[in-house]
Amino acid sequence: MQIRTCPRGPAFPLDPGSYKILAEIGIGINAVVYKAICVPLASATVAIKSIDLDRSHVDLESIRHETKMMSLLSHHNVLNAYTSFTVDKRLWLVMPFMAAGSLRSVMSCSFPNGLGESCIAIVLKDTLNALAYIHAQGHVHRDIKAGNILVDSDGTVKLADFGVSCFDL
Ligand SMILES: Nc1ncnc2c1ncn2[C@@H]1O[C@H](COP(=O)(O)OP(=O)(O)OP(=O)(O)O)[C@@H](O)[C@H]1O
Repeated sequence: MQIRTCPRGPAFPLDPGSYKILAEIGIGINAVVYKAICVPLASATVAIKSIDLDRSHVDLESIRHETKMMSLLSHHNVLNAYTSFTVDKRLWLVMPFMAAGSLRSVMSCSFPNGLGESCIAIVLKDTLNALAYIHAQGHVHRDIKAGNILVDSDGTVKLADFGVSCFDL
């Protein structure tokens, strides 16, 4: 499965040798997420979600769906994919690196007593902007949670993880 996704930006290479893994930054149910650099693109920092295609409970259709969704949606508050390709029995999804990680980890590390009202207002506004956009495209996310809201170093908020989203019929 090879999908070149970011038609407006630079062409991200489709071979694993072009990427240098720097650190593991997250583990999901069926994937490991790495911080990496893309060497041919001036060592641009990226996140690579490496999905195990062999794990019995991984539904190939939902992986295809997540990849397609991430390639078709284009909004400041929606995490898109630069590109994706298979590496042995894993699918690598190359995407923007969100330096502060998920809202869940931001809250547990830095705000154990909860976010302040102004922070909540900003995160909610950006998340609702993302939702309004994907609803206008005819999709429903169906898994809104702090772990799927990613934050960049400048405070940019992006909604991620379209594995269980669906079309609004
Ligand atoms: N683009 C990214 N930039 C920075 N960190 C990321 C990025 N994508 C994911 N992460 C980190 O990796 C973790 C795991 O992400 P992943 O999407 O695999 O699983 P999850 O959404 O946490 O869990 P689940 O498997 O239930 O969907 C996230 O919680 C987040 O901390």
